[in-house]
Amino acid sequence: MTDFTSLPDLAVRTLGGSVIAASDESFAEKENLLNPWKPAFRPETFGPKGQLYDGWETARRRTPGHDWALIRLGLPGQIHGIVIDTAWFRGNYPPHASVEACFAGNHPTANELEAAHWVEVVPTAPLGGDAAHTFAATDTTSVFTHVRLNMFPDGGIARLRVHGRVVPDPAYLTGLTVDLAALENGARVLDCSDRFYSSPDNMLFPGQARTQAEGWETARRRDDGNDWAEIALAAPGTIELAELDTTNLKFNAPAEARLTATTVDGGHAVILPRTRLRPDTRHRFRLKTPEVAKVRLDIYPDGGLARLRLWGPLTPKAEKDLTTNWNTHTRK
Ligand SMILES: NC(=O)NC(NC(N)=O)C(=O)[O-]
Repeated sequence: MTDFTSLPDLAVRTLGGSVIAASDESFAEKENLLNPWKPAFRPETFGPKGQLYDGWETARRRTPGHDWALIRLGLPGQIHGIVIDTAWFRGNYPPHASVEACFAGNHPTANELEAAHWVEVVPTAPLGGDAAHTFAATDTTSVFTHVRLNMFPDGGIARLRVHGRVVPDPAYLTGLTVDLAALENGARVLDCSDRFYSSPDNMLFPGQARTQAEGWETARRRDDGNDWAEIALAAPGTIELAELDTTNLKFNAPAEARLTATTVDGGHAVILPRTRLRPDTRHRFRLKTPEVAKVRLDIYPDGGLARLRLWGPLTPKAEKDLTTNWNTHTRK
């Protein structure tokens, strides 16, 4: 089984995920489920409602039934696996949980989602306390927009991670100039030299990096090599503007960077020659490229980047392929 946890978390708050409803959140807020950071805990920190938890925690049920939370994914996509993390919930974790998923367009309300076609992607499974449980999804081809986390009967879950591949809605890409390297458009990191401090996926996140941790940062190199990352574009396109952003990298920005493209016919072309970079700076370069499918970013010698943006239109064939893929895998 491939390690699905290296795929982006489609539900994380920083990609736009939202917990839109829950049966109960008496002890701790449902929104905590999607926090991007590792669950934190301070023992003996009691508020007016009990011990404070960095997770979702319901009351002890005194009636039949079970608790649930409804989550809108930040990005539509194919779910490869799910992590249900009961970190710090030791005497109050739910003994069982399951996850369902559905596809729904037009920004539905929680009530409207009841009528959607729900598919069980993680059948009911036992949970332990204070542990991250990983489950391969039972449907990895359908595109989903929402998930429902069920816990039986009640208790606390710190995090829900929904790892998968982004499948973009072509309506927001075709005929437009788009960021071909944006995760939200379906771009992804294929490989990299180093992810010591943070993942290169971070370079492809929306918006600006608020801190160094929200970008890609590598360890200090002690050899003659250089760090690199290889990115599959959202779909093949021609790149007209590249943005290499070193914001927040003040004493660890790379000295130089280069971009090499893999073209749609498998050739290679340097599209940005080795170019000087400055710390804490958004650099922009106008480019003229052939039809590109993948890009390799080399940074010299190490450091990282806050963001990488590659703006341009899709090729006519990519527009058609994206539309076919979307229509094949979405259930209207
Ligand atoms: N000490 C606890 O954690 N108790 C409980 N939960 C909170 N948040 O206080 C409980 O009853 O499940």
